[in-house]
Amino acid sequence: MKVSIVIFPGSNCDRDVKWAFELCCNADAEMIWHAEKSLPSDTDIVVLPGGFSYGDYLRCGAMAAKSPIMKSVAEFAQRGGLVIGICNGFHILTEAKLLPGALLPNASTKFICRSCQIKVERNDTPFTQLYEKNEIVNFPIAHHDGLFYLDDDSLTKLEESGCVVFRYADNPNGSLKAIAGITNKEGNVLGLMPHPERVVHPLLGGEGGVRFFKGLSKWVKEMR
Ligand SMILES: NC(=O)CC[C@H](N)C(=O)O
Repeated sequence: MKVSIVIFPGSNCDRDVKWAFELCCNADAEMIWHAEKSLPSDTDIVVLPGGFSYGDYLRCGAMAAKSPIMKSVAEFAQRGGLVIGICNGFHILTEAKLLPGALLPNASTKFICRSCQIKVERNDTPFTQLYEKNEIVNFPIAHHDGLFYLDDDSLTKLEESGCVVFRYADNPNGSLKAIAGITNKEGNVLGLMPHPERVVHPLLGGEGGVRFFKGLSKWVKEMR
């Protein structure tokens, strides 16, 4: 399985994601600089990792969304390729309009960095197939701008079309409907604020994220 991990100026979870994919599913994970114009042709999954792209200036992810590589990422997504945006990657996906909504400053206006209970609302996705439906997993969060926001009508449509995949058990940031992760309508683009790559080994304090990566590997194998 080939994973292309895009590095933007200010990304800081890129190596964690690479390590998680290598550890959990022996994937071939390649770093791609944001200024590149194309993705490796054998890419199975694109990851936009967490961090502080462009120092979070303007809005989190706003400048990264205009990077040269993002045109190829959008085309890859249009062809049905799997795209995952974690935390700052989720910001970038909303700014690039590959996912609906926006992520506003946390209700507390504080940066929150801690473990968090997350409910897996759907397990019929490429990202969650090894979890039980409604299972509670512990994924850490580490963000300042994590309040998921969408206007009322679009939020109703998002819920009705089953695009909410992860929900906070305790809603630490005031997200509407406690939404922690969503997909696009087609189900191949995922954005989530929690960090599964930070819980893939007991030394990291948990292994709740292992099935996220293993599930993706299984999905890709079965699709070939
Ligand atoms: N861990 C992250 O990706 C953080 C995202 C962003 N810099 C924020 O603070 O909200």
